[in-house]
Amino acid sequence: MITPEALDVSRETFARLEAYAALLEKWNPKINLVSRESLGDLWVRHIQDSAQLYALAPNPCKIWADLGSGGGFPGLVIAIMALEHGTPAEVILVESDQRKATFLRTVIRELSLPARVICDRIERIPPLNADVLSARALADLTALLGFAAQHLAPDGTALFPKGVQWEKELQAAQSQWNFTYHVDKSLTETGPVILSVKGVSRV
Ligand SMILES: C[S@@+](CC[C@H](N)C(=O)[O-])C[C@H]1O[C@@H](n2cnc3c(N)ncnc32)[C@H](O)[C@@H]1O
Repeated sequence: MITPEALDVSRETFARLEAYAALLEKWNPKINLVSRESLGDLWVRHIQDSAQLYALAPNPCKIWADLGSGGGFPGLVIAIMALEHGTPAEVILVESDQRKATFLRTVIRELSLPARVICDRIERIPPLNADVLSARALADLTALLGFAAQHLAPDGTALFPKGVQWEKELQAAQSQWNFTYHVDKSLTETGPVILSVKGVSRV
């Protein structure tokens, strides 16, 4: 079992993460928020994997938008950490699936999190002008940069966890988008990385 120290969070934040995990385990059989096989490793595969993004974001920041939040990774984990630190001021979770959006709203309400849900498609909503944009397991980098061009503030940072094929995705994306990037190795797995991206514009 993972500890508050391993996640670098207080006992209060850890207790909120436990409450979130309990809700997720309760809802998962009905709406498949995470795969059944990864549920056994929820704390490392999903919670710690999401929590590591927090330290890579500019601090303080106002709006953090998480696209395709699903069961709340990383958006709800970030909102739980924001409750303790006061930053980001607001997390916006964009999720087009009604049942998942209902789950996200339930966790937000039960834990009084500084977050809200937009239940719609990313492509259809007005620009979010986010200081930080995250998207985990949503699309390839070329598509994600299109979302960043739409929803990131001019000086904002996008954080994209990527698997072992990240260099190939980067090469493909560079033929369509201009951007600067920084690579951090994932703390939870060997091979995957987190790309921090800024200054996205069309080639
Ligand atoms: C593979 S899941 C990943 C969920 C979560 N980010 C995670 O890492 O566990 C992708 C989620 O994005 C949502 N999604 C996919 N395309 C979307 C779009 N265009 N607009 C809004 N949500 C979308 C899906 O409904 C799904 O819940």
